[in-house]
Amino acid sequence: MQSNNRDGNVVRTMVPKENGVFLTWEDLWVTVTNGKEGRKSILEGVTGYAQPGELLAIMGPSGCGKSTLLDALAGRSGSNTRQSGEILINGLKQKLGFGTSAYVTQDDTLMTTLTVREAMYYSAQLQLPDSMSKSKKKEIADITIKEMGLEDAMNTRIGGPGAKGLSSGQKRRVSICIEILTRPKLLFLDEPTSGLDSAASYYVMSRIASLHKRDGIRRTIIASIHQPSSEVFQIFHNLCLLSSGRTVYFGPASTATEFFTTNGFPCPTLQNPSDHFLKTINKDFGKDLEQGLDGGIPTEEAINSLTRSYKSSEIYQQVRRQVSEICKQDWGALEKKRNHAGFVIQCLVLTRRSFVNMYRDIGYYWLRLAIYVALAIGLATVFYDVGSSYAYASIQVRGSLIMFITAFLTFMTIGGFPSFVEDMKCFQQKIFSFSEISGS
Ligand SMILES: Nc1ncnc2c1ncn2[C@@H]1O[C@H](COP(=O)(O)OP(=O)(O)OP(=O)(O)O)[C@@H](O)[C@H]1O
Repeated sequence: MQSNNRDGNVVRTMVPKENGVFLTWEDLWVTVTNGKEGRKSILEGVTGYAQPGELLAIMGPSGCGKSTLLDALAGRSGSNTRQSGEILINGLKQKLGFGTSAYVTQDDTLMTTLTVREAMYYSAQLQLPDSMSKSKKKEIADITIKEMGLEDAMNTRIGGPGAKGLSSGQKRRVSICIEILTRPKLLFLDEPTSGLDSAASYYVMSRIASLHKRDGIRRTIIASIHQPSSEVFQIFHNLCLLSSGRTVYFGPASTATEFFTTNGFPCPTLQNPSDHFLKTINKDFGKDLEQGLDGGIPTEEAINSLTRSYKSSEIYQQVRRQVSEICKQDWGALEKKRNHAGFVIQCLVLTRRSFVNMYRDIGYYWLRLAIYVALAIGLATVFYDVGSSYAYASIQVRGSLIMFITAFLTFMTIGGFPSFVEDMKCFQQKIFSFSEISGS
């Protein structure tokens, strides 16, 4: 199997059959319904691959289709999207079982009342098999927390609106920790460094890229990323540069600068290459950029020229060869579905987690309890001494009391909806982790 070393040279590496997931996509189109205008293309025939032991970065201006590409590859596309093209896992249309892949979404869906340690322990109990001892699960959770540099924040509550807790960068890291608990072989990360400062971004990305040193798994990592520092950029093996859903460049990250230089867009000395790439292909900011940067050619023209050059380049041919070579190989059967906690354990853990959440949420639990107590006192005062006879008036008053309590309790349940909506977000995020992704 061929891969690119840090100097961009093609080298042959032997990948053990049972260790690794190759993902290839060929001529992938994604369209969405766009109101009266019909359908709008978000991805226009992109081709590429991701292989074990390598980190593929998907970069491009905001709205260019990075998340859409990640979603399509991970089998998470929305119901209003349609896709065509071929996505294969190890050269086949097949399913990846639970625990083999993980997806870290752009938005952190975490329970705000839990501490980092608790969030990790609950996730470990849900995601790791029942056959594993509790202490082992805790050990894995602790190691993962340390790997992401969250040791000092272990006992800090995650926090949310109105309850300050972790910083947004720390929350990102907790989300990553939760997803890598099962040691997946295929890892999708949607903007893992958003909200992180440049040093934290570097540490997080380098830790993600070097996870295999700790667990020996040659992991396939695909990350969409906005604006990496030059140090973070060095960590990438391959780069997929998109603009308006078209591929501007796909190939070794180390030769992207050369590609831009050859096509008339040299990276200025001392400038971060990723800044240069994004500046060259960003056409979001109207007329100023339409005139081109520094009086150069208009951005639209620059993008068209780069996409044309890429399609006719040797790099593109190399990518196509690599994709067909991966598809031709016999990679053997993929690992079967890994075990996670059984139904009963899941119910118990989720119930406990929900109780902790309610107990710590003043609005959800304590405030409602206070209202119920106040109401009980109020009702007791109003309906005091309704009489103990079987008189019509006495029965009627009891009926009114029962009606009032039933109606009031029914309306009070509406107070639980905000919490239910939060739980639904966690549920939708988790449903992917517990489902299988398939090359389609
Ligand atoms: N399900 C959808 N329905 C309608 N439009 C969509 C849908 N999904 C994506 N889009 C549109 O497709 C374009 C690309 O979206 P996408 O989220 O992939 O961009 P992105 O590169 O990840 O952006 P950012 O970096 O800002 O997150 C955007 O214009 C977005 O509005």
